[in-house]
Amino acid sequence: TRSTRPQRMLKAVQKNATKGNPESVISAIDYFCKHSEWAMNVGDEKGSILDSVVTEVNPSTVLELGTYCGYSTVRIARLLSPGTKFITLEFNPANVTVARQIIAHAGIQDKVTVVEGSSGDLIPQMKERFGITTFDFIFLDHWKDRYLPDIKLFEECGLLRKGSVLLADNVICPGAPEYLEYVRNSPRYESRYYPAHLEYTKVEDGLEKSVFLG
Ligand SMILES: O=C(NCCCCc1cc2ccncc2s1)c1cc(-c2ccc(F)cc2)cc(O)c1O
Ligand SMILES: [Mg+2]
Repeated sequence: TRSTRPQRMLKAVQKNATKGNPESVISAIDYFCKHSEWAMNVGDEKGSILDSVVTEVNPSTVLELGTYCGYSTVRIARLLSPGTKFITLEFNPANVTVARQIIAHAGIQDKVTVVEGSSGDLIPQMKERFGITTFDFIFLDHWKDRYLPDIKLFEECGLLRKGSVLLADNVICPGAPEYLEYVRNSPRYESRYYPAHLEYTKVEDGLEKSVFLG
């Protein structure tokens, strides 16, 4: 039967990227998406903004919602200090399988735990299953209508501390209007918008960085 786009992306990584070299995996995926098939990775333009925020925060605990094929997982993991606890959630089991292989090709499999499941179910389990008390950095890149309910879930579960940084992809395209309204109007967050474009296109998009004030 016909392969899937994530499977074709994995093949391109295995063919064109150097094993153990995260930068070459990132470049191989960007090349595939620019020259072969568009895919919903955060991409190189927004990826550079992600890099700068991760570097600035230098987190000890990280959560990514929406692994997809592991592109942003590799971008984040390659910047983390040894001993950082990094968890990424993906609901689609086929994507989990591809992501684990792309992460392994990059050689950063020991830096991250890929967990299959949905955020609504897994966020309340972070403490008991992974021994995490609070997250220093959270990257939201999953269902856009889950951004708002999940940030409220983080608050309810006590998973944010004064200074926790949340970075949300796609706040313009496909868009997360209710989430934007919440973080920009809540006195509990200091929010800033980073304008960019939808990955591999000229369509307007951007990232929203929100710092929890406690
Ligand atoms: O849907 C997007 N991303 C989420 C996929 C949903 C995967 C999930 C992971 C997970 C983990 C835990 N709990 C629940 C979930 S649900 C997405 C879509 C576009 C796009 C933009 C323009 C288009 F024309 C067509 C697509 C661009 C992007 O950068 C995206 O991130
Ligand atoms: Mg995205």
